[in-house]
Amino acid sequence: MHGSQLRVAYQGVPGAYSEAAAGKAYPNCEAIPCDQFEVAFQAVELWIADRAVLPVENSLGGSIHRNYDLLLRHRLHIVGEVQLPVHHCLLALPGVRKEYLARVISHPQALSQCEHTLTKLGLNVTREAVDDTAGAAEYIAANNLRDTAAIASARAAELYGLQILADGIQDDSSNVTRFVMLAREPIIPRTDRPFKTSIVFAHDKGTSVLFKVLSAFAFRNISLTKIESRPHRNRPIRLVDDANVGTAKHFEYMFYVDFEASMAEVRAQNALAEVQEFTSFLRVLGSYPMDMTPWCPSSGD
Ligand SMILES: O=C(O)C(=O)C[C@]1(C(=O)O)C=C[C@@H](O)C=C1
Repeated sequence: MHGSQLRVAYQGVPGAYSEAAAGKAYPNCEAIPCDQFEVAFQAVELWIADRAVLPVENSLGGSIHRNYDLLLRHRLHIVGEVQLPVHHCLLALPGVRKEYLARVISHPQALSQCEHTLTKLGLNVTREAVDDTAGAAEYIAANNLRDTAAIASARAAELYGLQILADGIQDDSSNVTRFVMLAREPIIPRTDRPFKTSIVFAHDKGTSVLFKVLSAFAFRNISLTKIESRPHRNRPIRLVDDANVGTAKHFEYMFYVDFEASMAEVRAQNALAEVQEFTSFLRVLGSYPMDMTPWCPSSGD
């Protein structure tokens, strides 16, 4: 997993949690900041970067839906995952006090992860979403905004010359964001360490066969760690006509499932062969080593 000389694209500016995740995934890599998630995907596709490291879910805020949609629209492969403890601080220009604040800005995920704590701190001020946490800190410093605070990391405070007004303001002290590492080529799955596999599928009969699909894993004792549904962009609605009661409009979904097995295992291969029978579309997004690093909440600062 050593990253020296690897160019790793992430969304945000220096001091963003995604930059820290890139460093955790590939120590000593060259981290390449990108404006948007899609730009990070393109950076790898165009060989400007060798890997992208992107957040997919947070223990408090939930899924980062945009990245689920982009995984499907692009052809990159998931080659690993890292879980980063996320420790948020409230940052403002030196000398600014909490009482002066009229607004708090940050990434929408960070705002949702600190929602209750902000209220408890008496900060019932406007909350505004921006592209990334460190970008919020940079914006305050660049525009000398004395009525605005950012939610970002302690490293962002250091980089952009802000003071920490409150430390550890996430609503749960064990706040963790899970990132995936993406590459142009898949890795060869192994069985000598714990692996996870991520798939996405759709089926013609709406949600009615979902139970059958999931039982392909249950019968083989394969644990699912995550299931997510997203709108089926090519066919979002299915009309079901019933002469007696009228026309129902069912929403169609893409289902994303993560399961704890390697594609090198026969039980995983058999499960997917069975899933294929029930699905109209199936893609393996990647089979990759699970992040098994011991729990260490403060290292995300
Ligand atoms: O804005 C940042 O610093 C990011 O790296 C993005 C992001 C996210 O998209 O979830 C990453 C980790 C935290 O959960 C908050 C924000």
